[in-house]
Amino acid sequence: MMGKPNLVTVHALNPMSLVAVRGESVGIVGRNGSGKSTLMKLINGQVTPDTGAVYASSTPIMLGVNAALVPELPGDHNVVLGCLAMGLTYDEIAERYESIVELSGLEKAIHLPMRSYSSGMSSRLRFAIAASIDPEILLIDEALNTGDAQFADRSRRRMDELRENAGCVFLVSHSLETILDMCSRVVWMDKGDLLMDGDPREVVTAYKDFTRHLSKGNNISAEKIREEAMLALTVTRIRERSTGRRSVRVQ
Ligand SMILES: Nc1ncnc2c1ncn2[C@@H]1O[C@H](COP(=O)(O)OP(=O)(O)OP(=O)(O)O)[C@@H](O)[C@H]1O
Repeated sequence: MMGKPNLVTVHALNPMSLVAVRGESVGIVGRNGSGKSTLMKLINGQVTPDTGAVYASSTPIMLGVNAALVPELPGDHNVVLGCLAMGLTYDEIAERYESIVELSGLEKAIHLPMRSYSSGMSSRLRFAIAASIDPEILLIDEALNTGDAQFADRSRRRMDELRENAGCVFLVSHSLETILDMCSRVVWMDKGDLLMDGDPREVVTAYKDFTRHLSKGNNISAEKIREEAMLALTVTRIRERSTGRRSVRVQ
């Protein structure tokens, strides 16, 4: 039978307001499908919101996923392509080429076509390319979990440098240890709602409590934690920098 395809509208994010200021490192936690990646894509302009807007003092750069690379070309050609796509000049690429290849850890494989790489190898190359610029607003979506232990160590060092140089960092990770280690503020999302926004330990503890109850099947207790978190949200006052950190779900 012919007919219209079944289209389903998914509201990945409910209305919310979030203000981050220079010097903050904002961690984003939440269950699978809670809207973390969608929020990051909104911030860097990969998707546009149905309503509302995103304001930024400079273009936010998503680390590791946005380089448009060509599988048929060797890694070294893709380094040039990826860097050009990020707006670097040929001189700047030449300056950074060696350190990109070193960070990727691909050694001689850098001359092989990317289609011959394992998924870990191509993620490493994407990360190394993306990490070669120092953005003012940096978005990291699980990029830390890329590659093997040796690469994780190298990428962590580069990430530390990037965080030091960036004005503001957003980090999505399921590793709560990483979040606590790196973030000065944590946002907890669930089913498209922003539930909590504040001190990393406080937010991570509430989130852990919530998931513990859920994994034990205590759905009512988990729901109570969720409701309490939402009720505790306070209104954003964007003009006052000191209170601009608080976020609120728009009614
Ligand atoms: N391209 C898409 N088409 C349809 N639904 C989508 C699409 N991208 C995301 N969604 C839906 O939007 C919701 C939020 O997804 P999102 O990827 O932002 O979650 P997440 O918190 O990053 O999840 P995870 O922790 O699993 O990465 C989910 O219900 C998901 O199914």
